[in-house]
Amino acid sequence: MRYLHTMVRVRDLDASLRFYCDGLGLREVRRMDNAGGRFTLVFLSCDETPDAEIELTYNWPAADGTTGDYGSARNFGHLAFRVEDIYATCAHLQALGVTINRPPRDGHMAFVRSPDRISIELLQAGAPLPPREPWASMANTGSW
Ligand SMILES: C[C@@H](O)C(=O)SC[C@H](NC(=O)CC[C@H](N)C(=O)O)C(=O)NCC(=O)O
Ligand code: NI
Repeated sequence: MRYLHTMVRVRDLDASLRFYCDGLGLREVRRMDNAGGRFTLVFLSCDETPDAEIELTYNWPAADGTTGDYGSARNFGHLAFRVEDIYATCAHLQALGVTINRPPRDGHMAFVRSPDRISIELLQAGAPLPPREPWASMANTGSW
């Protein structure tokens, strides 16, 4: 099986492209307008992981100008990116007007939000990541 993409619905495509592309450095690799369905899909990817894309779905306003309400979707956690310099990345995002919700005090992890309030985790390259096998550090209690 192959991981392809994560789709997020966005309310403002231009603001989202400024955030994900100008801010985080992702590149638009293709887009599709669907006039019948009244939506646009824009696929973004990163240099180091070009196959793991983010699919932005922009539903056009209805003929009467109304737009859908996507609620808060608190079940969705975050999108995580490894960055080469977490301080420089946060300074760049802040210069673009992005709030650094959790500043990188420890030089390891920071959180910001997209224009649609999707939580974005930034992790410093080379910083310790959670163990891939969390059970590796657990005492084997023998009870599974
Ligand atoms: C191209 C492929 O990666 C897709 O995800 S297309 C899936 C399709 N998307 C839409 O119809 C977009 C507009 C729709 N109004 C929406 O907001 O999703 C689709 O089946 N979407 C339904 C879904 O739950 O993703
Ligand atoms: Ni999709």
